[in-house]
Amino acid sequence: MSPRATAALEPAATDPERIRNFCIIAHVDHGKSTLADRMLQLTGVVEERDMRAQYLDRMDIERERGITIKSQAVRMPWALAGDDYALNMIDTPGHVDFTYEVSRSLAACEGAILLVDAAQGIEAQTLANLYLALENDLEIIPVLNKIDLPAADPDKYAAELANLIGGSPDDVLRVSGKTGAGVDMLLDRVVERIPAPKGDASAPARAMIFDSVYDAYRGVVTYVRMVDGKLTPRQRIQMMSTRATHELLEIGVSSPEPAPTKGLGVGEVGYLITGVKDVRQSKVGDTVTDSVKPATTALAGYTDPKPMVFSGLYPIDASDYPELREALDKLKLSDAALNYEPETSVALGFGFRCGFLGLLHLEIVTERLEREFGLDIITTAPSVVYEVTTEDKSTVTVTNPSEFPTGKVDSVSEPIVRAAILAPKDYVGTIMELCQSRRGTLLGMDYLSEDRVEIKYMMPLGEIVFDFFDHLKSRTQGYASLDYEPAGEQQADLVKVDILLQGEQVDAFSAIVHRDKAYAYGVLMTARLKELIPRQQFEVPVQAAIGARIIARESIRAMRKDVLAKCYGGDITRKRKLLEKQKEGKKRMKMVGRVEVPQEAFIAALSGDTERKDKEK
Ligand SMILES: Nc1nc2c(ncn2[C@@H]2O[C@H](COP(=O)(O)OP(=O)(O)OP(=O)(O)O)[C@@H](O)[C@H]2O)c(=O)[nH]1
Repeated sequence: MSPRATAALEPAATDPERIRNFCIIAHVDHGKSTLADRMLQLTGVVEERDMRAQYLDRMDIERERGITIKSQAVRMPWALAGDDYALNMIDTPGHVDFTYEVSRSLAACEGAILLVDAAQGIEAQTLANLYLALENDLEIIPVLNKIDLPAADPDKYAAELANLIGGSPDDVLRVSGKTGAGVDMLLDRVVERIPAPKGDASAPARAMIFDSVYDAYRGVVTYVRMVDGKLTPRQRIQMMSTRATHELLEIGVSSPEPAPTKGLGVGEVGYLITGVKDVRQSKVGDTVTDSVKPATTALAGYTDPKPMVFSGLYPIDASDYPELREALDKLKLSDAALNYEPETSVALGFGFRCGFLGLLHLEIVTERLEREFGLDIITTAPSVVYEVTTEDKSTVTVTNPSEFPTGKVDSVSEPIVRAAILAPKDYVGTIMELCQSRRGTLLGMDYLSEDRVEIKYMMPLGEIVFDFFDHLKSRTQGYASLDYEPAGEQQADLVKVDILLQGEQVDAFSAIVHRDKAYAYGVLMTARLKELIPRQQFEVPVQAAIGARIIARESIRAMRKDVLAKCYGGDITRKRKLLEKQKEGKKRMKMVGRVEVPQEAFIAALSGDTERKDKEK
């Protein structure tokens, strides 16, 4: 703890001039959480002996994967030139799927620390977050982190940063979140550079909700940024969008453990507890006001995050279906961006079609289902949202390929994104080749420094969601970074490829693909299923089709599986046992028409890689 750490100011009565609200924005792994840890230590809000790495990443999964999913706010005391200040730091996630969380956090701040790894330089999310911060009119403090690393080249990257945001390379602070070097100077700069919050203390209370989190013991904890007026415990508050009123059971600040206070005044960042149980009642972006003396206009809100990627989630053991429903209900309490509705599949039984912000979000949800709820689940291939117009001019929104209209299709439109890829210039050729193979259109290229290039492409989202990032990383030895934002829709020559077993469609394998890639998908899936499905007592054709047209075919040859063949003796009990065992096995079989398919075969076929790996090799 530094001598500069000081006694905390009372949040209900702090002069806004003494408050600084800031966040740290950075590319994934550039060291936000580690820097935040040092700040907690230096300001004395966390005792040395209580310190653990990534203090603010509370979820186990966050700590294990080393990524931040939910943003958190912390109040820290700091003294500069004899004056005491309260610094509210809002930690933000850096991954592209969670951009919407970043933009909420930004709206609660007046300034941002732009943190860049001194051994890596500017990456795609550095840029994306910087643009978001600039859109929100935030004061930017450029900082190079990890200067303790032998590979650090602070002079080079200070110049790169200065070039990007203007100003002199000397203005770029140099710190190490690991050793703590320079962190006190950084806190001073936060006080000096970031403007104090503005608001009207005598106006009716207005607070903006920038996050709400479900806590099993306390119900929903709502994080707010006070703009005008004051909120105090036991006050009746109103949510301006729904007009719902609640009593404030507790109000306080995180420092970083929750600490109840006598209230929150202008410019403060803190939390509210009203005893509601569902995060949807405490909607992010909504304005909290006083129910007796309500404000007339709400603060500008956020747009709801829109699910971009859909996938079917099925329990491997069908009897787990009710547990899966319950688990999703519980996750939804803390993850407002998760969407789901029941669906059934011939191959997989009862499950849910879920909407996610992106692939990482999908992975995190499935991992939480497995880890926190002990469920074994299978996910179907992720799909984006297609708008299909049929010949009679009606439009259908398709999030599941098996819902693709069967009749004549007039046009199909797919979501597209503006993708920005940052990489050393030696990789430009291979990156362009990859983007081209994914139907990308080059928008332009910018040199950020002598050897770092930003390549911009317009690409179909459907081409990015599967394994694009993996391919990008492996083709560039891990040096490329990617960020993308929605850029509307485009019409494309897309078709649905069905997979048929003995003429019966297997819904879980239908896919919407570009016509040029339909054949490759058909060949791959038919070959894969031929390998995985055991022989039956009759020959089974495995076909891929577009509508009624067969584009690929394999066949599984007939074989009579005689389980009794092993029993040469006449031991009837042994025979019976074998027959019993066969019956057990059959329970786990799915019937597609007359064909018996073990559930494992479907699962193995689904978890195989997509057609592209084979094609791109
Ligand atoms: N040598 C060195 N390593 C650091 C420093 N700061 C962070 N690291 C390491 O860099 C890695 C990423 O740090 P994090 O703090 O988890 O990064 P982050 O930006 O919070 O990552 P997300 O939460 O995923 O956005 C970890 O392995 C840290 O130990 C530093 O100053 N020096």
